[in-house]
Amino acid sequence: MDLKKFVAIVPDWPKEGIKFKDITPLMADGEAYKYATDQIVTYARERKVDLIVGPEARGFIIGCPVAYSLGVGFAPVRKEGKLPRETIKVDYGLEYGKDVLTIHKDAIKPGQRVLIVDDLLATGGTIEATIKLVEELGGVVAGIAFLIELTYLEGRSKLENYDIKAILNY
Ligand SMILES: O=P(O)(O)OC[C@H]1O[C@H](OP(=O)(O)OP(=O)(O)O)[C@H](O)[C@@H]1O
Ligand SMILES: Nc1ncnc2[nH]cnc12
Repeated sequence: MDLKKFVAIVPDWPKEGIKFKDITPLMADGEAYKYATDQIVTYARERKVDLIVGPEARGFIIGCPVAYSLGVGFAPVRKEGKLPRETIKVDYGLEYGKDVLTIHKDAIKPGQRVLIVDDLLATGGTIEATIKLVEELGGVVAGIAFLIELTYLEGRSKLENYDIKAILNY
């Protein structure tokens, strides 16, 4: 299936110069959404993962159906002030801004094999921050999966020591 048909490219959003990849048409098509999810599920099985971790908000959209399909848990990484119990946090920058990401302190058991899932790899700032949170809690990053990789931003160069799967390249 040609999944690129279901990704809308929006110029100059949210800032001038950004070519925003909008995945909502893909989410709206049941067959395309399932096809994309199933490819990440296959990768997750190969990597023998115990837990899915995904950053807010689009990491939930891609990661939660993967967790459901595998029958493993999902731990949310959220922007500061959203998680109600004790958290650890990290500052980070992304293609069009900067922010703080947090995770509950008890979200990961030491030694758990974690698959980090997000919709898109751009500069890699979000995923680098997510890796820091997972590893600080003693999780083992068994793999990282994206629906989309923007290869022209070279985010992958920040992730040299990790196993990466991307379904679509731009
Ligand atoms: O590789 P990077 O340069 O870090 O950019 C990628 C991140 O940017 C987007 O999230 P955003 O923070 O816009 O949040 P959202 O999912 O809530 O829209 C996207 O969903 C990735 O998480
Ligand atoms: N170009 C882009 N399109 C969609 N989401 C993004 N997150 C960071 N850069 C992005």
